Amino acid sequence: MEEESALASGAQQTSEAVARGSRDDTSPQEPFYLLRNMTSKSHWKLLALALVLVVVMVWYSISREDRYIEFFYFPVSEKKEPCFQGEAERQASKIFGNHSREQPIFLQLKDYFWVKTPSAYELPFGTKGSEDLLLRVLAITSYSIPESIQSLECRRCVVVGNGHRLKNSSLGGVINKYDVVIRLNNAPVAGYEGDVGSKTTIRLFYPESAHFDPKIENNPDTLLVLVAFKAMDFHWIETILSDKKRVRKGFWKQPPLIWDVNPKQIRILNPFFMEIAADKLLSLPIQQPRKIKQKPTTGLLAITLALHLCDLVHIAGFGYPDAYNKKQTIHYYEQITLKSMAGSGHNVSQEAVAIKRMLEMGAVKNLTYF
Ligand SMILES: CC(=O)N[C@H]1[C@H]([C@H](O)[C@H](O)CO)O[C@](OP(=O)(O)OC[C@H]2O[C@@H](n3ccc(N)nc3=O)[C@H](O)[C@@H]2O)(C(=O)O)C[C@@H]1O
Ligand SMILES: CC(=O)N[C@@H]1[C@@H](O)[C@H](O[C@@H]2O[C@H](CO)[C@H](O)[C@H](O)[C@H]2O)[C@@H](CO)O[C@H]1O
Repeated sequence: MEEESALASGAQQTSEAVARGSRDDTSPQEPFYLLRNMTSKSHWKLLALALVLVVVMVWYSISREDRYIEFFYFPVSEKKEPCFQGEAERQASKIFGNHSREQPIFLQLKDYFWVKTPSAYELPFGTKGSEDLLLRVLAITSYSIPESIQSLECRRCVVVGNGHRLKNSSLGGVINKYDVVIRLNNAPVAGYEGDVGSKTTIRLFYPESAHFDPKIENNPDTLLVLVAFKAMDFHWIETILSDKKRVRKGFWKQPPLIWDVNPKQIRILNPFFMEIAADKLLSLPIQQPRKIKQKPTTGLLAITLALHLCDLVHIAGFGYPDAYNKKQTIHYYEQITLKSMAGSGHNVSQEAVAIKRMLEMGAVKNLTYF
């Protein structure tokens, strides 16, 4: 009896299985069940993976867009970074060679007064041929590194580029904590303090980029460092400081005619730094035919200078949009695009490679993204 009922129930199960099998083929008895189940599971896994990948890619590309950067901004720690004396010097020697630190940062009168220090190159890579004009400027300006920098045990410096990446960065507080804040050209601080800070220890400029009010955009003790590209640049600063007759010709943009600054705060950058930035960072030819005038940007020059003046070098606000990005504004303070730089003699993609290299080797650290 028991046997009979067992058989009957077995038969019933089999017939149910057959019936189920005819309705759908996912029966555990179906030979491809396991394989199919696995394939459909891995399908889902693959789909989920692809979805995650797409989300990450979209997130990444949006976060790189300057206009969305504020939504993706992760605040930088306001704690002071540990500073190791001689660290930048060690890094600089790897890039620029062992002896570049022996060069004076600013040009000195004594090197041009009795003896004309010979220079192999003309401006902007040397002083050859511009000595007389230079001498007159050195006679009324200064060359010393301020005691406030000189006396530091370890010099923490930040080079603030003029890039749009600073907009809505809230880096102002972080930037103000460095011992030396280096700014460039007419980059404003007034009205942008939250993003770029308000401290300016050094500002690099040339006549055409001197359109800023030194009293508003600088601190009372800011050093104004002239980067000379041509002999006329020396002439301009002399006329401004000694209130001589201004010259209007010879500039690619009219420089200011009145500039209220104390001559003792003016320094003349040693063109050696322009030479090594061009040669060691960009492999540019130093002696170029008249028509080809390639040169580093003032920002790259400032990083080179910082690696020779400081112990720790951080950068912020560096990086241009991609060449095809014709609408992206390049500055944090005005609406102009890459187009404005056509004819400037800069190769911004080559500079990006040089900056990446310095970031990778740890010579500099970036506070914004690159
Ligand atoms: C029209 C023109 O000649 N523009 C030049 C301007 C212009 O002369 C001044 O702003 C005038 O006040 O100056 C330059 O540069 P500019 O004054 O724009 O910027 C200073 C430095 O910041 C870095 N930067 C800027 C914008 C950006 N999106 N990414 C960056 O990395 C660069 O390192 C840059 O050097 C210059 O001097 O180098 C280079 C620019 O080519
Ligand atoms: C020969 C000459 O004056 N060339 C000018 C360039 O120096 C100048 O580039 C500008 O020259 C500056 C020095 O004066 C800086 O290097 C700046 O980064 C760079 O953009 C461009 C600007 O559009 O105009 C040419 O006529």
